[in-house]
Amino acid sequence: MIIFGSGGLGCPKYKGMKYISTQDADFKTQLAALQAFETAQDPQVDAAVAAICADVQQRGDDAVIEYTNRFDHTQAQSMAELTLSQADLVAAFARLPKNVQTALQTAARRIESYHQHQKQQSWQYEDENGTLLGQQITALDRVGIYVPGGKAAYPSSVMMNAMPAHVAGVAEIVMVVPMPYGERNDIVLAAAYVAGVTQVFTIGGAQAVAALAYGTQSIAQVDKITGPGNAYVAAAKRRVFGVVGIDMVAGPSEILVIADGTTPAKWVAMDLFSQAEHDEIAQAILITTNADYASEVEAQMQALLAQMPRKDIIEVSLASRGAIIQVRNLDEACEIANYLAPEHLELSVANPQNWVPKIRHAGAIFMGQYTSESLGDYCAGPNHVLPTSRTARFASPLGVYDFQKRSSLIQVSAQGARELGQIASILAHGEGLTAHARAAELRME
Ligand SMILES: NC(=O)c1ccc[n+]([C@@H]2O[C@H](COP(=O)([O-])OP(=O)(O)OC[C@H]3O[C@@H](n4cnc5c(N)ncnc54)[C@H](O)[C@@H]3O)[C@@H](O)[C@H]2O)c1
Ligand SMILES: N[C@H](CO)Cc1c[nH]c[nH+]1
Ligand SMILES: [Zn+2]
Repeated sequence: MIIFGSGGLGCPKYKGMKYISTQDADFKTQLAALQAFETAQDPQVDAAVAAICADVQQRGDDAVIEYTNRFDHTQAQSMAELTLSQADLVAAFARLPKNVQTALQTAARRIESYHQHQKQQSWQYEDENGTLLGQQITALDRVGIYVPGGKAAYPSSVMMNAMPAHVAGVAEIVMVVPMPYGERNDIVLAAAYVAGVTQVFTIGGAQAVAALAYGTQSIAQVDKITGPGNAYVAAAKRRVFGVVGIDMVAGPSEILVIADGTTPAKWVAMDLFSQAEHDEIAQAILITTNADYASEVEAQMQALLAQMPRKDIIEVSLASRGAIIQVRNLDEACEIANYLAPEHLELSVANPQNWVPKIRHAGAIFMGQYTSESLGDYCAGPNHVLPTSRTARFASPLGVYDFQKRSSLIQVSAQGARELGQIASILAHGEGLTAHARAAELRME
């Protein structure tokens, strides 16, 4: 329900949609408050997840089946009912209309060719004493990809997780995806076929993450788990890290649009909706230099909301976590973007290339008025699994490098053994580690 109020921009506003300005005395406090959300590292979620993980570790399949029936409203009696074959994936693809098949294949091709650029290569060099040094790149053997499925189905997330693994050369890609009420989603399964997924289990939440991490009677343990999910999935990934690798702990979707008023307001309004519609706790923020434009965007949001099938989710998201930030100039906008380190940043401005060098922290940067974030979600090519909740300060998009490892290579020559031996011997004696020193000295004789 939209409630009109008198906002800082002098236009009708959704109740609760925050309007803040860099000229407000408490601007920094208000900005920091935008980051808080209730389910982030919620101790109750953590406790529930701890119990589920321990139970799956102990009882394996039986626990997975019980939690799946409880949380996904299924009536499975065995893991076989929650396991799909390659034939199921092929059949799902075959059932799709031709235009959907082509869209999946075209998106997969674009995602694959983008990710080919990320492949790390092994390298070696010889130093001045003839010692060979280098780094060998290998792919992970077996990975688990989590595809969310609670509130919506995400074929695009199947491809964004599986394609980089495939490009890296991972031999086994195991997908888990909850299918509430046992309803199989053909596009999700077809995407798994197109992206070369090896095995699919229709399970989700903490029980799926635990099953991949610890292994069960039916699911072999994986080496790493990637992919986004809700608070239960995030807490489970945090918990199993160390037993297996993880890509990141993803929070709810976010979009930050910096607009100078040159992009049609309706386009920006829909871009804000596009992330708000993911989740009630998703976050959409508009930063603008232009107060009249902000009013236009809000007017568009009010006009468009009623037509949106997910309007209830959008409305809660905008009211609870959305904001419009008025800035004095685009430099100020970039500073705020760097502080917020958003998952998605749209530079919806006249000359985006001029502003990109000022952005240090963002998962993905969408430049110019034609680049809606949603194109990046599906088919532009870059990955849509991105750091959220300000983690773009230190983290990067999911990529081929997440599915590759590095091993150092060292082959010391006889001359190298003499030269390096001396240094190592001195340092090893300094540490009181005599065997280390002797191992080096023996090769100097
Ligand atoms: N970052 C990305 O690339 C990306 C892509 C797609 C979706 N997302 C985000 O992923 C999230 C998906 O969440 P979702 O809920 O739709 O699907 P999900 O698959 O992450 O979660 C569904 C599972 O949560 C578990 N669960 C639900 N309630 C529970 C409870 N009370 N106790 C224990 N377990 C419970 C169930 O096991 C269920 O199978 C959204 O926040 C969405 O914005 C992110
Ligand atoms: N925007 C999401 C990541 O935050 C990814 C996605 C999948 N489908 C649509 N969107
Ligand atoms: Zn999206």
